[in-house]
Amino acid sequence: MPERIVVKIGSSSLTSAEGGLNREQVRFFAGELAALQQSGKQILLVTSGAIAAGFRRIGYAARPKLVHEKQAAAAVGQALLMQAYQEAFAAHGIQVAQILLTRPDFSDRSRARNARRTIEELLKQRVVPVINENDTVAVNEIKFGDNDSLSALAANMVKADGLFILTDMDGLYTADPRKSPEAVRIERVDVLSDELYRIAGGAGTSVGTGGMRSKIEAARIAMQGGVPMFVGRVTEPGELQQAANGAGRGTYFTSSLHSLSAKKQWVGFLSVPQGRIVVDFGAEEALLNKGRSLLPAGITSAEGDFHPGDVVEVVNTDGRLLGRGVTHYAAWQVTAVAGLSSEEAMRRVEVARVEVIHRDEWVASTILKEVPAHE
Ligand SMILES: Nc1ncnc2c1ncn2[C@@H]1O[C@H](COP(=O)(O)OP(=O)(O)O)[C@@H](O)[C@H]1O
Ligand SMILES: N[C@@H](CCC(=O)OP(=O)(O)O)C(=O)O
Repeated sequence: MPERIVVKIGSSSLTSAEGGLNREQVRFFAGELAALQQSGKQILLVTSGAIAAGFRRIGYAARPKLVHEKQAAAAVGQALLMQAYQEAFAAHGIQVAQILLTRPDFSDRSRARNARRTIEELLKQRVVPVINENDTVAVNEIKFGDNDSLSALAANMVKADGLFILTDMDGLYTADPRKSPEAVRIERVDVLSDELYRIAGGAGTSVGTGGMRSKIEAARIAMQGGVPMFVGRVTEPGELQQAANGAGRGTYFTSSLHSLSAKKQWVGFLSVPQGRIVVDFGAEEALLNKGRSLLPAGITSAEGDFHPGDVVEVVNTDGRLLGRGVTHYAAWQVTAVAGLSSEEAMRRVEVARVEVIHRDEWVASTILKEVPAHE
């Protein structure tokens, strides 16, 4: 099997604050990716830059702030972006394909399977899939908001061997170097500590969106999927190859040894919870510290209208999120058995198994850890 690499290029590397694509940069990155492909690797590109490329063309003076204006700018800019990539890759004899995705394309299993099959076929034909968020339909909760998470989800979906996030900064520093010149680069990250979340700041320029914080969030997704990640800067010919060989200008995030199963990845990161189950302290202990399944006895109440097979959030009586899991009971069944012994519960409702959430289909909130809101 050839090595499979996902490369994400941020707006800050492709465009300027005044708007418009930097075609020289597009040509440079196409050259770097072509070299990787020629060395025998399979390449997927996740690119930002549609909004930044398009906003001037439709008469906005600066990058728009309103969602519908961003969407309009992206619709114009995406065509420009693809045209630029098509030309730039054609110079190396490489065909590109446009793939626009939103979060439901990962959370809905059949859509995800279709996307994966299309991508597999493209790679087989040595076409480079060029992925961006489908900005026209991505609003509010379905919006990725930044392409860093999108690239990590895509890398997990295709079981990539590495994710390379290219940006305007040569890695993660101990503080945002734009504000703290004394900051030093962190060469390697094995564990995503709270400290890392604290030091990673927002976007550095008016065209970038997520900053390092969204790159840490991407690292969390990639590491849990077992995909090692690099964040850094590539400006010289051959530098991407160097980064792929482990000697790039940036920060390497190793993949966790105990990566989550495909099922748990779906539960933890891709699914959309349909309701909540409130549990008592005993159940909290059982789920978080003893690796047990959730039984009816520990349940206090259910919220929402969920069905067997749906993913639900589990919270304690103070409302703290404990994790997510696949429920084997409908909401009304959970309500009917809350607080009962397993024997009594099985007498009251007809369910396939006594566990309300089985431990193999449970992901604790320590893994789900929310990233603080963007600045
Ligand atoms: N701890 C940090 N280390 C490095 N860069 C940081 C840090 N905190 C915030 N940043 C900012 O993150 C920016 C890169 O993210 P962003 O602007 O979103 O770029 P992109 O468009 O490539 O996604 C850098 O320009 C930098 O100013
Ligand atoms: N889909 C948007 C993505 C914007 C975005 O995430 O930008 P970045 O922080 O540069 O990766 C676009 O193409 O403009």
